Amino acid sequence: MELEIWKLVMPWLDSHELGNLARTCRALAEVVRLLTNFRIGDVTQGQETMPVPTVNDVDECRYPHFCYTPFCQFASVSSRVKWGFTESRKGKLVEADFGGAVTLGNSILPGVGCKCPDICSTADSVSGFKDIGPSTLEQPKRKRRRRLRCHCGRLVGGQIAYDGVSRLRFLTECENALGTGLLIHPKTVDKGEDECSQDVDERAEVTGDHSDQEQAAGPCSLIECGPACSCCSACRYRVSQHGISVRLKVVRSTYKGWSLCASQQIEQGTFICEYAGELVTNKEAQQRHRIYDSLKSRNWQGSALLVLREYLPSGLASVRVNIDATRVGNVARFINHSCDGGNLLPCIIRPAGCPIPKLGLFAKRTISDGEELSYSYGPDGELGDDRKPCFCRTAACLGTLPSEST
Ligand SMILES: C[S@@+](CC[C@H](N)C(=O)[O-])C[C@H]1O[C@@H](n2cnc3c(N)ncnc32)[C@H](O)[C@@H]1O
Repeated sequence: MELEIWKLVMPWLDSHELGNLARTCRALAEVVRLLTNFRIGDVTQGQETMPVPTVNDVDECRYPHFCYTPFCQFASVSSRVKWGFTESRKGKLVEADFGGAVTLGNSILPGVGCKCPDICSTADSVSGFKDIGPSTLEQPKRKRRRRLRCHCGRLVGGQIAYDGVSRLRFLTECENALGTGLLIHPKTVDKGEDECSQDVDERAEVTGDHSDQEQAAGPCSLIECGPACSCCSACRYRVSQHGISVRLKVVRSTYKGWSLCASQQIEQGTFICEYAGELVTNKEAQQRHRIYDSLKSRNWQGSALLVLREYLPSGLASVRVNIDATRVGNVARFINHSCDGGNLLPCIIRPAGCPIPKLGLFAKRTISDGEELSYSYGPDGELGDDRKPCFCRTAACLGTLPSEST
């Protein structure tokens, strides 16, 4: 029996109390209206330098419900997360403060950062590396060969991230690795693996899994200055640590749910965003994947669980990171799959001293205002009955989304 509380309570209220109730309801309706407009106006809740509005001309869903985080964070235990807030390690809700790169607890890998004062210099060059930065362009005839002061720069033979043309060269290398399916495999969670809680996944070695060994051929990591460096946070080698620097919007589409689109022209090689979300153990990732799988039949679009594998130089083991942006994530959770590889390039980023690799997304080519951003979720796995239809509408479309269980 449905209990209609108002019939029980309201007849007992006098006119003064009824008036108060009406005023309270009107005030609450106004708060709800303001909060809704705030959420529609900026899905980042003010946590990025630029607002990312939602646009929906398709259905009644006004905004996506999730908790925004600009950087990866450890998984929250609570199933309910307040908007713009995160959970402290003691279980209290605290205002989100994601001022820097991810560190594993308080631990930073020691001795790997640079000791540059304030901002690392690109003016120097090392033997064997052509400095193509602005200072060399000004003096094209004289090739300068001085020892690079920045330790992070020396580690990678001068090819530190975002150094003029070397950035595009690096992105091309990443693209070649991706073209052979070697770099990352987003959304590939091993559902039934028992021994799954190791961060370093030695499956390839243990089981002789050849597909994993093949992937070891092409890991590309972008080195940045990080928490172990003494340079300041404004250092130009920390591009992925400053959040979003281009105008974006979240647009509702008829068949794919929400999608992330450019709100301005974006130049080739521009850093768009990192893939931020909750860092979860392999076991937790498998459990969540099963839950998301069961919701699939109800036409639910929201699963954004990604598995990143960075292969160690031996090629026999990899560092596996599970990033779940479903409940807690950033704008990357809205990027849809495209069978032709899309217009974004995913690259592994390793800030110096940070034990956990990150996934950064860069513009593969010039992207025009209004264009949807997309990348490939991974190589096509085995065919299965439960595969979701793909609506990327490209000539290369395979008809279904890549398998999520390979
Ligand atoms: C990471 S989310 C992307 C954002 C999602 N569209 C949303 O509304 O939250 C991945 C999910 O988006 C949907 N999706 C992504 N790319 C798609 C495509 N090319 N065709 C159809 N659905 C797609 C699928 O439901 C997939 O599980």
